[in-house]
Amino acid sequence: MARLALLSVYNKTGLVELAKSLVVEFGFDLISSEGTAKTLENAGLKVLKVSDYTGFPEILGGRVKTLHPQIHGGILARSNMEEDITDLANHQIHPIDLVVVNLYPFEQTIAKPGVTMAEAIENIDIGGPAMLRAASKNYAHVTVLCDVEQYKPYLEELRQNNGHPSLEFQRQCAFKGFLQTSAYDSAVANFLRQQSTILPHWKTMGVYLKTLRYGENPHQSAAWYQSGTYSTGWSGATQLQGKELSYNNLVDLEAARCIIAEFTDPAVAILKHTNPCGVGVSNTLLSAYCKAFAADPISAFGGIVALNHPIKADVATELTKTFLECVVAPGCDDAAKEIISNKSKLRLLVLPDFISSPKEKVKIIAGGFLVQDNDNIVMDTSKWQVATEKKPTDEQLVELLFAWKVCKHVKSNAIVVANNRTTLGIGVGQMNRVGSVKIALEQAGERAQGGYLASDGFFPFDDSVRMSAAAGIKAIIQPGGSLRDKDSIKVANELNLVMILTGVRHFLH
Ligand SMILES: NC(=O)c1ncn([C@@H]2O[C@H](COP(=O)(O)O)[C@@H](O)[C@H]2O)c1NC=O
Repeated sequence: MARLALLSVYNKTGLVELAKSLVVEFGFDLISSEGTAKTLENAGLKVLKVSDYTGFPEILGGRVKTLHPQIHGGILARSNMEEDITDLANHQIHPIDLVVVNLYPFEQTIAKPGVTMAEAIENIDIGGPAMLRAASKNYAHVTVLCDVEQYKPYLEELRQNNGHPSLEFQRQCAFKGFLQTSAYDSAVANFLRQQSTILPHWKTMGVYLKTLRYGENPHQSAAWYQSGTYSTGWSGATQLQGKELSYNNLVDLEAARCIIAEFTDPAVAILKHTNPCGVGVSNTLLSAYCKAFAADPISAFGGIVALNHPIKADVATELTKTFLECVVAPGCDDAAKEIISNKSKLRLLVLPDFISSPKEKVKIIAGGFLVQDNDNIVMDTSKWQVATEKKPTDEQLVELLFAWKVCKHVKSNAIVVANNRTTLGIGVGQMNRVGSVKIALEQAGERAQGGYLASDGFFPFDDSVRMSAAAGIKAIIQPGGSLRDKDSIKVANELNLVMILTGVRHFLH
């Protein structure tokens, strides 16, 4: 037998062309599982069936095809080790030079509407990954191709190296082999996990999606991984125009998405460095955008804008009046697309499902990672307590809910000053709460008069309440839970404020 190539592929694209070159140009013999052999035979190629070689038929409806020592011995043997060569000879095993495998389409199968569990299970490839792993492990002696895209570069490599690929080429193929099997198993594990209610915090980290130009800074490399098993969230978004998305764009877009997902009325959030600089909710999307922009026009320059309703011409015209990095909405009509196309660098995305949030959040620490539930708690206003003698009106409750929802998405310590469902001042990420209060009130200025203030955590002292009242704030919403709550409530009563305690904290780091 000449050099042996084992071909066992679900996706038969490019198979015949590859096999012809292997035989004609490089003198390979071919060995294949049933379906693959049939395709090759139909193209007039001579091929040995795995079952004829091993003397063992495919069984269990294809669950066992290539899982045989004669196959795996041939893949795993080290051609430079005498003991391995002797073992092969003793058991009539021929070494295999090339393994070409692509796997059952598990992800495409589970993405099909109405797919049954049985169908999903039968599409978990077992023999294919076993061969990919074996060949990748033995890359010093075997080349492994797991993707149709590798066929041409492989043939080119053979042509340039007298029919033998370089070790570096084989190593790269092995890397791709293990990348493929780990991604495949991640998809299976995540799918099974989704079917289970008892595995809350076990998660595989995801499937590689694409390499990004760089990370948070140009010297940091970065890549995008998909954590769902199919196109959910941002991997289901369509970029209609503009420059390539960066790491920071994606981080900001996600932060913006979380804010607008809080609202059903037309809502717009403008983000900078993962914090909102302007959020507006209104009866029309145009008015919501104008409110969000007017909240802090200086910071809005170069911002990331998320809108929770489809963009039409009126909003598109406003959007193009300033420099923005990215715009995302659940839709964008043709007239709006036309208008925005004048700003050719602006990244415009359509994200059909901007509501679904991940169930968990992951943070990497040295030597491991932490997983927590996402802050997806349903806001239950019936559990809010009015702590002050002065009670809120219905209108004030609407305003307080707006400020509270935005505050949830501002980095702690977070303070939001708002009115007319528009942010007016946002205090972000200060190491003491009163520092954030000061920033938010200063930014709001005169606009704080008659306004509302939300705090993501409790007030440890009454100073924030005094400052709020002095700036003209009429009502405060905060979690409560401090040992000195009574001090804050007493001052709120003295200064004729409304204060609501939500009983829920929304730290964000
Ligand atoms: N069970 C096995 O021994 C086995 N060996 C190879 N396969 C897969 O069967 C497919 C090729 O089958 P066929 O040549 O019969 O079309 C490939 O996707 C390959 O990954 C197997 N199928 C599933 O596990």
